[in-house]
Amino acid sequence: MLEIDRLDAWYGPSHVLHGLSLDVRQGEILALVGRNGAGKTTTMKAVMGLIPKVAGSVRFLGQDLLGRPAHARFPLGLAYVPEDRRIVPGLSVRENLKLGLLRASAAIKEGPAIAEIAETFPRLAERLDQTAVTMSGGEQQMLAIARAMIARPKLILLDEPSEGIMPVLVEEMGRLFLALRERGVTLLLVEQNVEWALNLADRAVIIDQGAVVHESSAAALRADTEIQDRYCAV
Ligand SMILES: Nc1ncnc2c1ncn2[C@@H]1O[C@H](COP(=O)(O)OP(=O)(O)OP(=O)(O)O)[C@@H](O)[C@H]1O
Repeated sequence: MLEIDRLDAWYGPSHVLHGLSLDVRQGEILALVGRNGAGKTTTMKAVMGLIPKVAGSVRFLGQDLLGRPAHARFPLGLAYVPEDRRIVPGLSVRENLKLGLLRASAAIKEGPAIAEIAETFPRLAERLDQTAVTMSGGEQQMLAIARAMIARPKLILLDEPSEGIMPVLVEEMGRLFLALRERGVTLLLVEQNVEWALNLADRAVIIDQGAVVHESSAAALRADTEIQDRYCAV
């Protein structure tokens, strides 16, 4: 579904991805793990068109992405939930959700998108008119995920969604991700919480120093504590 082939990326003179190749398959949850600074966020940003200097190939559903500006990638069915969430603090929950509809098709915009998303996220349904800044970090993360989902993407890239969130919400988020997969949505999940991610994921890829060093089923990596210690220990 998403094919990343020999991807290189730079921040100015600093060369941070080195020929990185990985595939995300339709309908799976793929966990992307590795130490701080390994290149996980950069990989997601490169897919979304947020790194100015890249080389290699990234294809989504057979279409070339690197030749398109960032704004032309979302309508292909991609969504991105960045680590800092990008919630607009002064807007209400409803207004933040509407931002997710800006790039949606006319059919979705005119349909009951907010009501539908509220059904999936009861915590948000209770707070639609509350200002986003008054919500907990976990609730804001849920809002960021809901906003990404509202345009019904086929693939969602999630950057450390469990970070700094209380355990009860992390569990709720895990159930949500499995339900999304049931609905046919594909997820690329970058996580520092390796144990949680491997319990949810179908497959796992480890990145180290800007390249893929391990690829297996999530279950195989869960059982391989030596590789986990070598590449994922903080
Ligand atoms: N804006 C930037 N300018 C220069 N270097 C950067 C920038 N952002 C990241 N880097 C560097 O690029 C490398 C990869 O960083 P990246 O954020 O992709 O790693 P990561 O695996 O997502 O780690 P983390 O879990 O810390 O976010 C690191 O060496 C980092 O210092």
